[in-house]
Amino acid sequence: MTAKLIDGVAIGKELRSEINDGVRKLLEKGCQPGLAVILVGNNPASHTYVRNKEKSSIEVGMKSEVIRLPEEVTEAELLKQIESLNADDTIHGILVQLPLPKHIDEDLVIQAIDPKKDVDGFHPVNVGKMLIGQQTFLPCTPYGIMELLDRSGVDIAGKHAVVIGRSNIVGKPMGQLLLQKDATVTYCHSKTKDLSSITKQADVIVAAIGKSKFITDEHIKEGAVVIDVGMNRDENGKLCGDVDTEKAKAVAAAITPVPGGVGPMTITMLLKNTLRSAEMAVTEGRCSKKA
Ligand SMILES: Nc1nc2c(c(=O)[nH]1)N[C@@H](CN(C=O)c1ccc(C(=O)N[C@@H](CCC(=O)O)C(=O)O)cc1)CN2
Ligand SMILES: [Mg+2]
Repeated sequence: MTAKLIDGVAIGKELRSEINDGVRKLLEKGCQPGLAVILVGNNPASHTYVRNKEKSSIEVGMKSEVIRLPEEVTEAELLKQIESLNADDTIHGILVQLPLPKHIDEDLVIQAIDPKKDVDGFHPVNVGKMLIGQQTFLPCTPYGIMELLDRSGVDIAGKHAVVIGRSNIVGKPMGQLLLQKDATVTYCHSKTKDLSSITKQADVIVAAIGKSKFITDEHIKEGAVVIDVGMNRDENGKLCGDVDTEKAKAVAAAITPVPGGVGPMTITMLLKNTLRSAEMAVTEGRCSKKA
């Protein structure tokens, strides 16, 4: 078997065109969706992601505001920035790029964002709503994976999905979203014993481990769908995932590549959440005239 590649760039493009349609409808009503991104410090990867978020939001017609703060910024100054964005009616989505420097309490910062503008879906109020199946902002990476599966015709109901990884932003919400689509979900993590005996039972594997090419054909059942969330550098400094794609392709039915799979969907879903936030603001009369 040679696995079909699930193309996150193409699916993302299709979705961004739909988002652009939604933005145009809001512009006709006098509201331009606005996304504010706060970036603290000098992490080069974070700078790249934030530039991409800025560029992508402008491309779909949104207002983009990027606030770059120095590494030494105090927690109090950062919280003040968030407060001001919470009160700004031209901003519908607020995102603080992670990771933050060690002296800043990430949880405190996330909790300072108005849940109605938390387009990352990280605020405990939104995490709680997601858990009980209420409409809310879903965290962008797992939300993007659900879209990839849906738009690739992968039916989840009744399937055994194995999620490897238990981070708050990927692994944990991923399992919950799969459960809501009636999958039977197993979580695996760094303390799991005999990992391959569990992953070999999976119809769908989501690998979010953070170890280069860790998942091979030895872990995969013939015909499984493999979603690779990893973003690592291999021995030659080349970007690679948590899955050894070449080996996995021989047994999997479908697989996401790295790059070009899950990654591009993360920013796409951020735009979708921001659009939704602006739509709600219009309904509730909270959107200022076009910025
Ligand atoms: N506040 C947040 N911080 C972080 C998040 C997040 O969702 N919200 N996620 C990651 C980083 N991230 C977005 O912020 C992100 C990572 C990767 C990609 C992506 O498109 N990757 C490409 C490859 C890019 C490359 O060549 O380096 C791909 O996989 O094709 C987008 C967004 C941590 N922080
Ligand atoms: Mg910290």
